[in-house]
Formats: sequence, structure tokens, C-alpha cells
Amino acid sequence: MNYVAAIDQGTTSTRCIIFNKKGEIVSVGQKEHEQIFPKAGWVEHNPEEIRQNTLEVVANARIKANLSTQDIAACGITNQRETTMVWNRKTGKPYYNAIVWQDTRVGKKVDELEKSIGSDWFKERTGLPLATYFSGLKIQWILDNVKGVREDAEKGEAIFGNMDTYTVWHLTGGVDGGLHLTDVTNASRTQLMDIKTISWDEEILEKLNIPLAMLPEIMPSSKVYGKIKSEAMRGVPLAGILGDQQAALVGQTCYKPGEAKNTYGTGCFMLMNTGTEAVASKYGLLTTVAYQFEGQPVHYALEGSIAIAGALVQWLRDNLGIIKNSADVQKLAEGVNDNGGAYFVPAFSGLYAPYWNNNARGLIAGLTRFVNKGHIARAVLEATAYQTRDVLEAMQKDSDIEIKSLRVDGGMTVNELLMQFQSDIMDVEVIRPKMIETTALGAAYAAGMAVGYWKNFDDLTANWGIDKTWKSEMSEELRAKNFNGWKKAIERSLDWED
Ligand SMILES: Nc1ncnc2c1ncn2[C@@H]1O[C@H](COP(=O)(O)OP(=O)(O)O)[C@@H](O)[C@H]1O
Ligand SMILES: O=P(O)(O)OC[C@H](O)CO
Repeated sequence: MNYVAAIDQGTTSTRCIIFNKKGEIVSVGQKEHEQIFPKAGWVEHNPEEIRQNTLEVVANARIKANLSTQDIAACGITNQRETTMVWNRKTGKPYYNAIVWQDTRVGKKVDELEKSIGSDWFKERTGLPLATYFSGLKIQWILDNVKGVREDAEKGEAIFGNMDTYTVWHLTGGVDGGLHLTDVTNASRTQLMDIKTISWDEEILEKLNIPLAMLPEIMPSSKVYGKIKSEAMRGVPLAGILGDQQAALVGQTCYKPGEAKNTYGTGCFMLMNTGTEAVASKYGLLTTVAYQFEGQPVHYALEGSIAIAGALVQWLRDNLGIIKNSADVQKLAEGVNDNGGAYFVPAFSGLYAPYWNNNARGLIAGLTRFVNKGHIARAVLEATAYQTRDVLEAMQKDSDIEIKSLRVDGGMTVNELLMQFQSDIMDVEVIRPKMIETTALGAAYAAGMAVGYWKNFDDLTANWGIDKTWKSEMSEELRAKNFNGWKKAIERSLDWED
């Protein structure tokens, strides 16, 4: 039993990574899936495609490393959070595509609930403000708009799950007794869980008209839940589940209160461990569960969620065709000295933290005839850095902790121009660890700890090491001028939709 595996079911792709005891990658299987945009603001995934990709990448990772299932001590799961599925437990058939976290179709509902109940009512109970982002209203949309689901849900036949729950259910037998469960971190993103009692909130379920019978059982993030039955990893204990951003926090070994990380993927998410206390945010952050290891108390985090980060680079590639690969954005941006006065606010799904403005929409501001595609590429990268500074400021105010250095990870952190600008615009040291696949690593840690492959948090912390550090090289005056331009652009994007 020399290895631990992790399945990372992300927004753009599904990966399976096999790690050794030092937390090093032994093998990777990866496959992208289709992004479906049926209407403006709607984003869906095909669950069947994801299910098949999962089995394929698991088999690939194992076969590439020439390992048998006996070599794998445990498997963990991490996933894009909030993305919502409802399927039939007798047939395994989904009633509708997975509604992705970025989808804004429930915008009107959010406005209605804001008027009738108020965002604070939800925030006090769940740690989350009213927004299109979370699962609860997405479940309600499926119940109200897809024929027959409500009836089946009342009978306990139509069941809900985020991608963790859907994956676990299939891996542990599906229609033949698949486990219907989730972990505390994923449950904390549904807006249906009481953040203090860690149980489904029946008053919220009543207000949203969601039957309790369709919800999964809430479990710790690190625990042996059962054994995998699918051939690709038959017999391996399934022993860890974490939402992907919480997994990155665990992978970055941020186990002490005050320790924080920022993950740059499709979106960008900064989480700070706040220990066993659920700190309520006054400055636009979420209160969320960080992790729970079996037999230990729940640990909480403050989170600043940014919906669009790497997704903007993809938009440049897929919608405008200015670049061929995501990596080309750096070369294009390096061809110019600065943004030429252009600012890009990527409010494609409204704006998340710290603004929570569902009706914001994207814009490029400050254009003149001087601006060329190099400046736009720079504005695209800078948008992620500016949004991160907004979140960092909120984090410092909410936690009363001055953040002097920030641990980063995720696909975008290979972009060194972005990392330098990030440090410049925040005047904070940016630290990239040797391992930037921290999401999968966190899920592997959760699973490995549950079966005793790693014995304690010190074992995990010992695996962490620095690859590169960036320090600010920007003058105070220029930093202030640049950030002021960003704030003006943000003002203009707010409440664009009526
Ligand atoms: N060199 C690069 N510069 C900027 N962005 C990049 C670069 N390489 C990849 N990305 C972006 O990073 C994202 C992929 O990161 P990843 O951590 O795999 O995301 P996710 O887990 O959300 O699928 C994509 O949105 C892609 O556009
Ligand atoms: O798939 P990622 O890495 O973009 O993460 C998505 C988040 O979990 C959404 O909350």
C-alpha cells in the first residue's frame, strides 16, 4: 500500500492523481468535458459525460503508473462545489443536466427572496448571502421546472447531490446500493445547512419547498465511507471528500487559524482558516466549513470567492480567438509595458466577493485607439489580481490579521507575469509551493489520514516546500493609481442588468 489516489472533478476537467507519501505526483489521468451554454447566463455539464470521464481517468492514472488496486491505500474525492444534480436512485438517470455553480438562471428568485426574506436571514444561518451561486435555488429550479421530479423527490426516489455525492454514489454501486452522502464542506455550500449545528436547516427547506428526503447524509471530510465497487479501483477504501477550495487549503497545509491560501483556476478562491470558530463576515466574505477530520471538531474558514479568473483567459481563447492556448496570454501581455489604461471587469456571472452584485455584467473600460490586444491580454490577467486585492482587503478587515504573505496554487500560477503583478498590486509576498496541484493533494491527505497512511498533521506539513516567492516591485504611487482605475471600472459594472 504505497500510494493514495485522489479524484478531482473540476469545472473544466476531471483528473485522477496518484501520490506517494511525500505528497509527490506519481501519475495523472485527465479529461476535459464540454461546457454547455444553452442561454445567456446558463452553464451546464452533461453528468453522463463526467461519470464516464471519471472512470476513464481513474483507470488511466493507475495503469500509467503500472499499479494494481492493491497498491492504493485509499482514494479521496474533491470537486467543483455547488454544481447541482438531481437523479433517480432506482434508474440512476439524471432528471436534468448538472447546473454549474456559475449559472445565473435563478437571478430573479434571488431578487424576490431578497425583498421577501432578506439576504441576512440566510447569511446568519448558513454563512452565505443570497446569490445565484449556491445549490439550494438550483435544486428548487429543477423541482419547479422539470416534470415529475417533485413527485419523485417526495417519495425519496429523486435525490440531490453535488458532484462529490454523484461520484460517490456511482463509485459505490449506483443503483445497487450506492452511498448517498456528502461531506461537511460541500454541504456548507448548498445554503441549506445550518453552519453551526452542521445539519440540514428544516426552516430553509420549508421556505424553498425542498423535500428533506432528497438530501444526502452529511459526513466528516476524512473518514472511511465504504469501498469502491467500480472496476477501475475495486476494493479501494473511499476515505475523503472535500470541496475543491477546502481541499486546496488542506493541501497547502493551512491548519492553523490565520493561515490562508489563494487558488487560481476557472475562478479564484481565497480561504483563511479561522479554527473552530465560525466567524461572521462584515465585509462581503463567506463563512464556510474548512474541513472536519473524523473524531475532531469542525474547522471553519472565511472565503473570498471570485467567479471568473482563468475562465477569462479561456474566453479570450474561445470567444475572441486572440490566443490559441491559455499559456499564450503571458507572451501577448509581455509585449506591452502596462494595460494602456484598459481595465477588464469580468462580471460574467455577476460579481461575487466582496460585492455580491448579481446584476453586475462584464465590461472593458478605459479604451482609446492606443489600446491593442497586448493591453487587453494584460487587462485580462490584471483582472484576477485586482479581484484578489479586493478579497484580501476584506479578509484583513474581517479577521483583523494583516496578511504579509499569501500561499498560491492552481493552473494560473504558472503565469509569472500575473504572480509578479499580484504581489505588486497588493504589496504582499506571493509564495508558490513546489506542488501546485494542492486540490487533489488535499483530498489525498484527507483519505490517507483516514486509513493511517499519514499519521498526523505534522506528516503533512513536512511535505510542503517553496518553489518561488515574488515581492512587490511597484511604487506606492503607481499602485494607488492603478487600483483607483480598477475601482472606477467596478463602479460602472454594478447593477448593469435591470
Ligand atoms: N499560462 C497561463 N496563464 C494564465 N492562465 C492560465 C495559464 N494556464 C492555464 N490557465 C488557466 O487556468 C485555468 C485552469 O486551471 P485549473 O487549476 O486546472 O482550473 P480548474 O480546476 O478550475 O479546472 C484555466 O482557466 C486556464 O485558462
Ligand atoms: O473547479 P474550480 O477549481 O474552478 O472550482 C470551482 C469552485 O469550487 C466553485 O465554488
